[in-house]
Amino acid sequence: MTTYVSTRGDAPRLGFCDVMLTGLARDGGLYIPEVWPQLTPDTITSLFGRPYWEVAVEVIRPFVAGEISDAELGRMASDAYATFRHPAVVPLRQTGSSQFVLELFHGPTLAFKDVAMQLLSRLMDHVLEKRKQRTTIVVATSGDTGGAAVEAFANLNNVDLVVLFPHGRISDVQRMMMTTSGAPNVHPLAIEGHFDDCQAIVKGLFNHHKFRDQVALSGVNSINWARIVAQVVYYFTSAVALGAPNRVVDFTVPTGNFGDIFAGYVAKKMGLPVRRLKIAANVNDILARTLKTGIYEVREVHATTSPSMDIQVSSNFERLLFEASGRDASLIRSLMGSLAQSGRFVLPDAVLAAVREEFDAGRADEAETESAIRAAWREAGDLIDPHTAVALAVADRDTTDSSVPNIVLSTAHAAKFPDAVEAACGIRPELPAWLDGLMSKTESIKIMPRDQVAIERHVLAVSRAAKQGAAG
Ligand SMILES: Cc1ncc(COP(=O)(O)O)c(C=O)c1O
Ligand SMILES: N[C@@H](CCOP(=O)(O)O)C(=O)O
Repeated sequence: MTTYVSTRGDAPRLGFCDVMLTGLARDGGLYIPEVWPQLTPDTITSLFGRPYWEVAVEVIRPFVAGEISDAELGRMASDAYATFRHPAVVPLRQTGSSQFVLELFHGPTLAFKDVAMQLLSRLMDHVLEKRKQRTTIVVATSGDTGGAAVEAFANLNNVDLVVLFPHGRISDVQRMMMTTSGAPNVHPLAIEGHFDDCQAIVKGLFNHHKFRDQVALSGVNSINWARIVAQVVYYFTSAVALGAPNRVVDFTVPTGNFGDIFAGYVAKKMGLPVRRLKIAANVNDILARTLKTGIYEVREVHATTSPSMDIQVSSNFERLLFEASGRDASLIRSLMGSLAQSGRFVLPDAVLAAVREEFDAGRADEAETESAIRAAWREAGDLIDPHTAVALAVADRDTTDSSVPNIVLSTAHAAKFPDAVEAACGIRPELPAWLDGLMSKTESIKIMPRDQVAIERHVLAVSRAAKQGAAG
């Protein structure tokens, strides 16, 4: 059995299904596999040309380690990716002599989060149903995770979903996707704060053990290992399409909470020949600063046109530090203690060197982001979203070596951010036809302070009402 350990070294070892339902480890850390599963070059070669869901089964199977049968995993993956509007699920387009764009936004909520969330909801529902359990999910979002979670978990019998998003700091389309489902088990809360406040509250809820047990708390942020693992799949499909395992590739990833790019690191650990993983940040550039100086220091969050990356405390960086430190849980406890106390920590030299061995980092400011949107439209007739634009701006700056293909992850559809796209290139992207009517639906929304106690009370009330409803 593949077992999972916490980055803070003081939580029970768990198997896949328990890790998926547990969310944050009980010691405040993040779960990670004890050993990295390997895919042989022959297995990687065999992924070429296969349907996306089949590749998903091959990549995810070793992490599940028999806890869910291949047949069940295959059925869930096939159903999950049937919700995507592109036959390739995540098509790869060539945009330059050695540049490729991986379109991850053809799912129901037009962002890469659908890739993992559509599968995760099926996996969680399957396990909850088998165990005859119900759970309360509290998710923090800077705009996209929340919408994907609402779409994936709405109306499921065994789940209540509470979504915390930063009030007034997301796009209208993102908000409407979270507030108009009408599903009785979905509870969107607009928090008077920014994403980091929402994420801190979610982690605070997990760290309040009595509360987490009372409501059977689960998480579907990238805290949840199953989210990361489902995101590993497209690193394989895209690299294999370009010749892996016989050809090495780079990836440039628009980065906020570090989940997506960490999935690329996992793919590399599993045997995919990845040369560099390039972090692309907006002006909330804590990771770019950390790679440059070795000092991880939280600063004020700036609102940008790429709001989903308006993040300072980059949750999954903890997983990377665990790896880069040779899995030194006591070092991680000390760094995270320092972060909680003073908003900063200094990376030991060896850890910084290990991070730099795999990752590069760059940032694009608002003018560069706008200019990348304009250039994509004028030069190629492509409407790109601001998050993708951040990644392209960073990728285009690095022209040192064009011998290795660079795959730039395109994480959202332009129509999720129509104001920013129109301001940059004069064209207002239209929502796809299947979302006609979204913007005129009735919203249900509650505004709340960034107060963990108040949120706990609210979640408890949600959970009690749901239990009573289920019993009656
Ligand atoms: C559109 C978009 N791009 C990029 C990111 C950054 O991804 P990650 O938080 O996994 O680094 C996000 C948020 O997660 C997003 O919603
Ligand atoms: N950008 C995300 C932030 C949460 O990230 P997650 O990967 O941890 O869920 C969002 O759009 O909500």
